[in-house]
Amino acid sequence: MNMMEIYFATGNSNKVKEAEIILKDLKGIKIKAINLPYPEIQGTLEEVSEFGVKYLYSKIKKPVFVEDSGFFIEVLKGFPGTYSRYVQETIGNEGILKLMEGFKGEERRAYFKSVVGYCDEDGIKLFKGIVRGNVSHEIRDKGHGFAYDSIFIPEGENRTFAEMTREEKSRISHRRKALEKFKEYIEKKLP
Ligand SMILES: O=c1nc[nH]c2c1ncn2[C@H]1C[C@H](O)[C@@H](COP(=O)(O)OP(=O)(O)OP(=O)(O)O)O1
Ligand SMILES: [Mg+2]
Repeated sequence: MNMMEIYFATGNSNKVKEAEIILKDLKGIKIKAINLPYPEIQGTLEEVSEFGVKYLYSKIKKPVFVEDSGFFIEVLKGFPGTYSRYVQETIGNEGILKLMEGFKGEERRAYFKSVVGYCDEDGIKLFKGIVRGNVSHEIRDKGHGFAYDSIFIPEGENRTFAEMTREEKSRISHRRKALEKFKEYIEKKLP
């Protein structure tokens, strides 16, 4: 059977590794990661994904998806949210923990959100995933994960995402939930 090729446009190799784990048993489809840049407008994750994938499809005219994601802390009114990448590169996890000093228990609730934007000749589709949890009191890392993983403890767990293996994280992550919906949609489209 000839494989349908779908591009995953991202500059983040950690997202690629996790998408490969999550989509490994996708039948009849080959996912090809490409680092094709696209303008990341200021807006919600949905708006960034929709604008980005529309832009890329207009350039390459081939089935393609992007994923915009972020880390949202409730007591900080959703900060860093859509600024997650910039905040990670500036104040980082130490800076976030400083902002969280004095908050305890439920006040440390946070979530990751992922919005996958897919486009082909039939138009654009968005697939979303959220994983809820808490901001840890300290940075806890076992060398796995990336960015905010070392300060996020998912609900029902006592380890941070960065203390889990990539496989364990990818069983419950926001990326898993969004890409599972994408997988279900795309498998239905196959001839
Ligand atoms: O699973 C995750 N574990 C930890 N941190 C995460 C995760 N998922 C997103 N994040 C944070 C870090 C990243 O810097 C930002 C996403 O920003 P975002 O624009 O979607 O990613 P990016 O610029 O690194 O790659 P891309 O080329 O796909 O836009 O949110
Ligand atoms: Mg980005």
